[in-house]
Amino acid sequence: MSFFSKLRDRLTRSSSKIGAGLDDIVAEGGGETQVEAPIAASPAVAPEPSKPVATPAPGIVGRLFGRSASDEPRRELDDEMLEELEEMLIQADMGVETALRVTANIAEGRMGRRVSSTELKELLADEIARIMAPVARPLPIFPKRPQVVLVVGVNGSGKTTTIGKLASQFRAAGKNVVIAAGDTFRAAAVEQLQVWGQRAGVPVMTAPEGSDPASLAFDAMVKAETDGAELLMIDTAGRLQNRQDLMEELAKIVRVIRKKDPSAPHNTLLVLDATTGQNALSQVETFQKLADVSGLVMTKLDGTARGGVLVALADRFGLPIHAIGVGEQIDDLDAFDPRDFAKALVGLDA
Ligand SMILES: Nc1nc2c(ncn2[C@@H]2O[C@H](COP(=O)(O)OP(=O)(O)OP(=O)(O)O)[C@@H](O)[C@H]2O)c(=O)[nH]1
Repeated sequence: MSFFSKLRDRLTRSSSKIGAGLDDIVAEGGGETQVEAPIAASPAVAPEPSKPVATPAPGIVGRLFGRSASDEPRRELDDEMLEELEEMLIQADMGVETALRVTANIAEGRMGRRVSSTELKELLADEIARIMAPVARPLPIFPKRPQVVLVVGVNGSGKTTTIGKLASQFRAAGKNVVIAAGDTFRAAAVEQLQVWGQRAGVPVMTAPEGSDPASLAFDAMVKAETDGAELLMIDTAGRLQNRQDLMEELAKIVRVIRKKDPSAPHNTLLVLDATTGQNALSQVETFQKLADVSGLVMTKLDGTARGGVLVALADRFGLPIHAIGVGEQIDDLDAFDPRDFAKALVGLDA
């Protein structure tokens, strides 16, 4: 199955919220069917070029009943409709600022036009893809050996799983990868990482239970260097933003890593759980202060109606989004593709 199909199938809770929300908005306005040329509406003076809306392909219902997209119910784009659109986007965790801007861009040059739900989905997908395009960047690979990737996040956000999945992909790409089990306080966490190491075919370095995670990180760097590893991925214990002691511990790990290599960690990945919705924004703020976050991975986009938060994150922080997770299996993580994500999020087919 292609990753887009997987994304499309598993993002359904978010996409049905947004997709069905758009259908409802159009239907609520009376939504009478009326044949009208679809809006090829580029605003007279567009701030940035946005893709003109081409005649959308008929949906499955349209194909079955021979109804073309231009026969779809339409609603006049007015202030009331825009308010409903804003409200729906906020409900979908896109955040107030982002929702307002997206809505304003959709409205630009199109007020008074009659739009169908499919057209609205296309317009929204275009806006989302435009916001997301600059942040869609795979994990950068540096010539430095070992490249140190520190993985941080709150409890249960999916750090260990993400490390396992990434390690497997880098291994498959021929990289010499080592994992360090930095959650030295939880034996179960170390065991879980070892299972992922086995699946990925990557060695996992551990330290005695209860030992200082910063010294494990240092030792792991020495060993990775001696062994000629190209990539060292360091797992860390999950920590809530309000636990000052644990946040200090993280800052110490970073300081000790820098003693060994001032240019390290070369990447600090913050793993975020999509189901936490708007809380992800405050997690980014806190971790950024302590650990100089260089990129994000968003997990658990399957099974949540809060996938819109990724748009808010991209819009607010502009941090690279390296990958997204849509399941618990080793191949349920892939590079972030803004166009695919935008289409899946609003419920459009490829
Ligand atoms: N559905 C789904 N579950 C996921 C995904 N990523 C991780 N999980 C699950 O989330 C749970 C927590 O994942 P972990 O990788 O253990 O999270 P962690 O951040 O290492 O946890 P701590 O070490 O306790 O902080 C596990 O049950 C994973 O299988 C995902 O993309 N989708």
